[in-house]
Formats: sequence, structure tokens, C-alpha cells
Amino acid sequence: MKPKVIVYKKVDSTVLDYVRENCEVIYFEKLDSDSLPTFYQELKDAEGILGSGLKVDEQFLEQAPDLKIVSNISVGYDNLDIPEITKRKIIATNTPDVLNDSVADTIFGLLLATARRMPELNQMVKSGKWTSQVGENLYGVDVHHKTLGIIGMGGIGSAIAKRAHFGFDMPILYHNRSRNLEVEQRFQATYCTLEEICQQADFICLMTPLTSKTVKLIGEKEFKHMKKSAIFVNGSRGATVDEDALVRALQNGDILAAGLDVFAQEPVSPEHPFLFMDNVVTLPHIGSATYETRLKMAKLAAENLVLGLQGKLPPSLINQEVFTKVR
Ligand SMILES: NC(=O)c1ccc[n+]([C@@H]2O[C@H](COP(=O)([O-])OP(=O)(O)OC[C@H]3O[C@@H](n4cnc5c(N)ncnc54)[C@H](O)[C@@H]3O)[C@@H](O)[C@H]2O)c1
Ligand SMILES: O=C(O)[C@H](O)CO
Repeated sequence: MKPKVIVYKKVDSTVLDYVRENCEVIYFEKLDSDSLPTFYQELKDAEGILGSGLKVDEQFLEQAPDLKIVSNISVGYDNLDIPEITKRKIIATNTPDVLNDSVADTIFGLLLATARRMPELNQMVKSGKWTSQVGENLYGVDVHHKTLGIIGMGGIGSAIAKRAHFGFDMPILYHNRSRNLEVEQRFQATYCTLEEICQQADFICLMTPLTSKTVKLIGEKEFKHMKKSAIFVNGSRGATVDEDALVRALQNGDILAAGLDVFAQEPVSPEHPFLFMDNVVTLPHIGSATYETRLKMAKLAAENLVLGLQGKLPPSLINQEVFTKVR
């Protein structure tokens, strides 16, 4: 008998077919107030779940006694309570690497758009307010040859560094849990403390995962250390930044501007001060949102799910200890 799994995100039909070949699939294109009661009903005897964003904690797991694998279609897994999942000998997987280039493109695009004030100027043109040559009041700042600080030099951080080094001649400073010798050699990146990055970089990109150690990693102290001309870009998770402190830093002129793809509350409230500031460029958490990359992520997540349920090693296992203990 095929194991029962729930797919709770819209995925390409080829991915769904592959999962269906190996599992009995209960499919929800999305979860909302209409579908949630059925989802929880089905969860009672499901052995696997495939999707993204759902909070999987003790309360959730209590309702899923047969669960063997949680396959996240995202690299970030702050929605998963890994100790609790591991305690119950459930496998957890994510989708690293396949999205590095697309996310790095987005973050670099956001950096450029913020520095060169593209959304503001786009709005000016489209609203018919382009009546004379653009003057100094609408100039941006150069990106090329400026110093880039990357906090969190993992897969995505390294792909950002590659673009900055080879495409924009930017000296790179980085902060990470440990030194990354490969990026030091390939992109001449220099390892620094958080404080040094804040003090010296012209652009600061935050790319750490959200963990207990990175909650509000960047707050009032860090913004005060930054140059008044600094541009801060967050591509990690909203909660890695103290958003109130960021609003104050932008309002007080402690930094020049910010580019944000992620927010502590998503979707961000339409009343949030960020939305009313010309020096903030916002995106709706679309780092990896291209057809090609979302397909690769879904394929990898499906492979993780199927292999995990077959007792084989999933390609991107988060909690190695469960796999070793269970088998
Ligand atoms: N905006 C988006 O759409 C989007 C897309 C993908 C990933 N993300 C976020 O980006 C994060 C990073 O993704 P990745 O694939 O590069 O992960 P990764 O694991 O390859 O890299 C993360 C890096 O952060 C470092 N790090 C962790 N804690 C740290 C700390 N306290 N201080 C300094 N460095 C620390 C790690 O050493 C690692 O090198 C994800 O966890 C996710 O939250 C966002
Ligand atoms: O972590 C990720 O993969 C992205 O943020 C999508 O959720």
C-alpha cells in the first residue's frame, strides 16, 4: 500500500505525478480557512507532508501521529520546530542550493533598485510627472566599486558575493558563523566582525537563517554603527531585524535607504511605516519566485519526500540524527 501524504502547496503537474506514482496524495493547492479543517482531518493518518510555510510544532505534531517526514519547499526552515520533530523521529528536509542564483539575482536587483531609486523614478515616469531633466534631488548612488558587507555567507550569500566581485568590482566584507575560505579565495572576501561590517560597508546584505541566535540580529546598535550613506538589504527573514529600529534609523537619517524582501509579518500590514517611505524599496518575499527555480525546489522537495518514505537517504536532510537512529 502506498503511504498517504498531503501536498499543501500548488506544484507543477509533473511533480504531482511523480509523488502520485509513489504515494497516495491528498492535494490542497493552498491552505485557507475553507480547506484547513479538511487538511487537519487528513493529517490524522498522513505519513508525509509537502509544502511550505506551515508551522510544524508540538501542537501540530500532536495531530499527526503517523507522520514520518516533513518536506519543506524552501531552504529556510524556521517554520519547523526541529528539536520537537527530531524527538518524534520524524525526518525533516528542505531545498538548499537550487535557489541560490535566483535569490542572489533578486537581492542584487533589490540592492540596485534601492541605490538607483528605480521604483520611485518608475512611478514618476508612469504618473506623467517626468516634465524636465532629472535633477540632483533624484540622483542615486553608485553600486560598482563600493564595499559590500554580507552577513550570512552560505549558499545565497556566496552567490551574491560572486555577482558583486565579478560584475561590480566590489570589495567584500563578510560575517558568518565560521570563516568561508572558498569565498575568501574566489571573491577576495574579508572576514569581519558584525561591528566592522556595519562600520565599513556601503551596502549591507543580511542573509542568515532565522534562528534563536539571529532574532533581531540587526537592531538599533548596528544601525547606529552604519554609515549615514549605508543601504541595508534584508533577504533573510523579517524577524532577523528589529524593524522598529530600522524605521527609526531611516527616519533619523542614520542610514540612507533599505531594500526589503522579507518582513516580520507577511504579508506586511498596509499601514506599516515602510510602505510610506521613499527610501524603502519593498518586495513581497519573492527571492526564489521564478518558474524555473520554484520547479527545481518542488522537484527536490518531492524527491526528499519519496526517498524518505522509502527509507532511503533524502538529498537534503536537515536532522541527520533521525535518519541514523530510525534505520
Ligand atoms: N528572500 C527569500 O525569498 C529567501 C529565499 C531563500 C532563502 N532565504 C533566507 O535565507 C537564508 C539563508 O539561505 P542559504 O541557502 O544561504 O542558507 P545557508 O545555510 O547556506 O547559509 C546561511 C549562512 O548563515 C550563517 N549564519 C547562521 N547563523 C549565523 C549567525 N548567528 N551569525 C552569522 N552568520 C550566521 C551560516 O554560517 C551560513 O553560512 C534562509 O535560511 C532563509 O531564511 C530567503
Ligand atoms: O527559504 C526560502 O526558501 C524562501 O524564503 C521561500 O520561503
